[in-house]
Amino acid sequence: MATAIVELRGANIRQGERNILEKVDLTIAEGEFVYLVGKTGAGKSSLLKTLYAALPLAAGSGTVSGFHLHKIGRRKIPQLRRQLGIVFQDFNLLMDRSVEDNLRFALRATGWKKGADTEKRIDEVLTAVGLADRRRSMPHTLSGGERQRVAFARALLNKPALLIADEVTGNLDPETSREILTLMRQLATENGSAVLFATHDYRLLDTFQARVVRCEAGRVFNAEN
Ligand SMILES: Nc1ncnc2c1ncn2[C@@H]1O[C@H](COP(=O)(O)OP(=O)(O)OP(=O)(O)O)[C@@H](O)[C@H]1O
Repeated sequence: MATAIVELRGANIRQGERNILEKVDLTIAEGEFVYLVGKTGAGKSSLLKTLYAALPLAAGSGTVSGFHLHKIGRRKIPQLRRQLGIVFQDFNLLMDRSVEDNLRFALRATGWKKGADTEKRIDEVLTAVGLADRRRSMPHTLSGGERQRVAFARALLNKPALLIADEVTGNLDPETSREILTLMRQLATENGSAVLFATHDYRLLDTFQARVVRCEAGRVFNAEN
């Protein structure tokens, strides 16, 4: 059996005083692609936040990329996040900076120094997402799908062990959504990254076969596609 990149056991997840998910057991193997589905408000984002240590575990235990979530200290959280690529619905690009400056900013924030390595890595990720020719463009001149590709390129910069995609196709049309999903799986496979792809759009699940995990009524279920 492959090594697990994510392992939650009996995890309880709370937002303020509210229990959002209880007794969550979830295992994701290295390099595995998993769909996380559930209606709006079912707790998908809360589960993802727990994995990148933005929400504490209320009970149970969990590890992500070897970090123990139940006892992770503040100083360790940036180290955990360097192992992850996180992409959101609203792209979170710096709108007053060009595509390459958005990527440089992310590299600096994760410890890369100025230099040829930085520029080479920017070229590599932009080529991978098909946007090498938009390197100097400003985000507002890009379509929604292109912005999401830039956000995805940024998530790939540090060759993450796990990509966390939170409703990344929520602002995109169906065709572009499938393109982004397919690209995400292709590049994750090449990179050896696992992916947890959260969506409320069940229609996306027939894009390709992968394990489906469902959030419903405060619980997490493994389901067949
Ligand atoms: N900061 C917060 N404080 C209190 N409750 C919250 C907070 N954030 C989310 N919630 C509640 O937690 C529940 C789960 O929300 P969550 O965002 O995890 O669901 P979701 O499945 O990701 O939905 P969506 O697809 O709309 O993002 C919701 O009832 C929401 O109102």
